[in-house]
Amino acid sequence: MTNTEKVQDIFRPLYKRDRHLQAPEMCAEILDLRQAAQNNIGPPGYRIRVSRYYPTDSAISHAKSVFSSYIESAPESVAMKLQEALTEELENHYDPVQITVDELPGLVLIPELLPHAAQCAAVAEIVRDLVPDTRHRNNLDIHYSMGSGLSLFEKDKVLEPLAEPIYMGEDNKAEGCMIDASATRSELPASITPMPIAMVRMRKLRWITLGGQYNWTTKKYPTFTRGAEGFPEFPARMGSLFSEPVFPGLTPEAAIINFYSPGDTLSPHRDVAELCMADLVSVSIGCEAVFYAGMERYSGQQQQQGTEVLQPLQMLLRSGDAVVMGSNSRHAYHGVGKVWAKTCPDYLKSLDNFVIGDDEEHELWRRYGEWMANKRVNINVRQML
Ligand SMILES: O=C(O)CCC(=O)C(=O)O
Ligand SMILES: [Fe+2]
Repeated sequence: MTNTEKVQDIFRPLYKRDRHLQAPEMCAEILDLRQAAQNNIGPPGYRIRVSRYYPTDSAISHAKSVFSSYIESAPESVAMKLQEALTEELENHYDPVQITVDELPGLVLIPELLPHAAQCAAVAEIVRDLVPDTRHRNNLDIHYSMGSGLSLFEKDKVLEPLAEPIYMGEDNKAEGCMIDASATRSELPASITPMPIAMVRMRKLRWITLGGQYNWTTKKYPTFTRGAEGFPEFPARMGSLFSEPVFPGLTPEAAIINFYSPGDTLSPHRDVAELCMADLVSVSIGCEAVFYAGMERYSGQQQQQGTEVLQPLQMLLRSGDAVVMGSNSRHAYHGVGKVWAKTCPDYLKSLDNFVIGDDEEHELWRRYGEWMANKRVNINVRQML
């Protein structure tokens, strides 16, 4: 049996179990980060440790000012109320903890890292600025014309197929993609027909790429030359959330923003296309999901490549939670088994509560909230060089 088959065998029962799991709380093997942060207890077979995430008070106040500047540059119609919400949230309490797991060295789980108001602003940045920017590729643009940019909330819009699909390179079946992640992520129909924007918004848009344009077909970056066409600068505003002091030691150069609807999964894989071993950082916004992470047996000194893959740790990720995969777990196998409908927090579902302005703006933010009610958005950031 190859290593890939072994890994597949280990993950498959988890996907199967969770597909029908009504609520994550019903499974004792799924680590609830918020509960664990309180009681220091991991799932059976794992030893967890809980400590403060930010090392100093000055790091916390620096992080608070990063969130505040991030919101300052949110759209004018919401900036003021979001800033008020942020101030209240941070004044009350902001001192996140980190959870580490003895069996998965290098994995750091940080429940509630991203404040609610920053999550709201991030959703807006994604739908208003990042998705429509044609420098950022998405899973549909090899088959559909993006025109002057994908505008998810434009009424009555229809995406037209391209005359010729864009050639994306041979699939080299890179190691680490067991069930082809690119296929499950794009879910394109066999024949390409015009697609109403509502369908794109509700289900079909699965990812966009920022900065270095990771190619899901070849499982490679097209270039490692900064500033080249396939490696534009990382969007500065989003980048501020993924740098010091929130994520020390990371220079954001590439990201995949994944969009999940209930029923979507992400097959187990390893992210190994980057040239450096800097942390991979992942922040989730919206509905709850179960995330699996497993790695080869850790001997205490070195990961033994090609040896036994341990039973993956299974954890519940909620809106605002972050996962850092660094050092020994940087190349761990991981995947998403289930996204639970109706688990999106209220502050995201009612984004229009933050609007000061005319009816049109209210209506637009109401629709963003309605969209989030059934979405999980995962921002997955990497350093390439
Ligand atoms: O959605 C997630 O939590 C993980 C996404 C992921 O692993 C990836 O984009 O490579
Ligand atoms: Fe990944």
